Amino acid sequence: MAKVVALVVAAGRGHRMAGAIPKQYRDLAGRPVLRHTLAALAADPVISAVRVVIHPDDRELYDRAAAGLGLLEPTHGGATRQDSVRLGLESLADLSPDLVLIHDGARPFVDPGTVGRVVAALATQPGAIPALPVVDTLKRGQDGLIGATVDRSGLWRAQTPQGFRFADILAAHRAQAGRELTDDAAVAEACGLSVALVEGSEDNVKITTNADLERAEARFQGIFETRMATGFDVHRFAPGTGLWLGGVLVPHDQTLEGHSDADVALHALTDSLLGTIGAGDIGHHFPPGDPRWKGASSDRFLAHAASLVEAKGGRIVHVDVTVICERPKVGPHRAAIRARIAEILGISQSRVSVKATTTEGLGFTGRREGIACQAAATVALPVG
Ligand SMILES: Nc1ccn([C@@H]2O[C@H](COP(=O)(O)OP(=O)(O)OP(=O)(O)O)[C@@H](O)[C@H]2O)c(=O)n1
Ligand SMILES: C[C@](O)(CO)[C@H](O)COP(=O)(O)O
Repeated sequence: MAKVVALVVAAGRGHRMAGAIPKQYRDLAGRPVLRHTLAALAADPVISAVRVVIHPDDRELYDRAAAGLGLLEPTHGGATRQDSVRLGLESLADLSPDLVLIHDGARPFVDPGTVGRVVAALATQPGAIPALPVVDTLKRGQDGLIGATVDRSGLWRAQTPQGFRFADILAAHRAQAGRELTDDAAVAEACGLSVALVEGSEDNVKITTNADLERAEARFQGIFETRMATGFDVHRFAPGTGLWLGGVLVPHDQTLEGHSDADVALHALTDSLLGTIGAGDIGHHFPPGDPRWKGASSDRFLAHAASLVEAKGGRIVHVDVTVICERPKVGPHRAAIRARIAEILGISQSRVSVKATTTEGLGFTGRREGIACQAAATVALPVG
């Protein structure tokens, strides 16, 4: 399968939308615009890695927007979009992707269908872009009057992600450096590469003005529904000197054995989040037989489930974890576990609850054979 990397340009200053911070970091439904973009791409199964091109002044804003998504280290952009793309492509040369999808950080509604159509077209063409046909009648203005009516037949509105065979577009950007071309298809065209037009999406708008941001915000208003789901997991004790619980290494005279690092709390929580979007369970996404997950930190499973919720435009409202065991005592670690879960999910600690109970000596937890955990997650998801 082709190795597909997404390159997201987010180094612009957003001059057409004056504000205290650049538009890609402005708030959209409780999160930075860029967070929506990155969460959608990071969750897309076709894409193996995401690199973002940022302005050197924006590092802190970026770190907050990208937290927990497992992206490549960002790189610095240049004075124009074209410069930023070229610098981003240069930074990917060591990774040698087969295909690169170049996307505007300011297009937060990118969807898997559009990504899939672009990638599919690259099987037969060196370049492909999503676009929509122009439907309005076009006028050329002259001194406030109509100078001419422009024939709209064959005219398209270009969107991103724009996909290319990596070596071709890197060479094209090097050759066209210093010109002022507004998209990567124009860079490719200037080098004689053919670029396919595939169907874009009316929702895949670029946030350019304050009005665009208001319209984007309106899409989120009043169209949410609340979903709640539970998760449950058990792991047995084995000889050892400590165990992972809620992303925290807890000293104990035994360990837990099982899938990955056997973090029973993060596994139950991951399943509860997956349940809110009907996305199966942890074993479906990370099969226990796959050697990649042997001993793996469960942080990544939880982060993945959260990114799937985000990719659907969802927000985690609250999570609640109940650890069931006689020992170890959870109380001394409760604050650290709560903080770690909040960090992995990118939500405030006030939205995370961690509780513990014994079973009064009854059953397998009472006999100290293992730990059970149940979790509940509540998310707000766009309707439809
Ligand atoms: N020097 C630049 C200019 C633009 N971009 C990125 O390219 C995308 C599309 O550009 P545009 O919408 O024009 O963004 P800005 O340049 O920030 O906006 P403006 O033209 O209003 O200043 C944005 O995600 C933007 O951050 C970039 O990475 N580097
Ligand atoms: C790449 C782009 O999003 C395609 O529509 C566009 O060209 C970005 O630049 P603009 O200056 O905001 O038009």
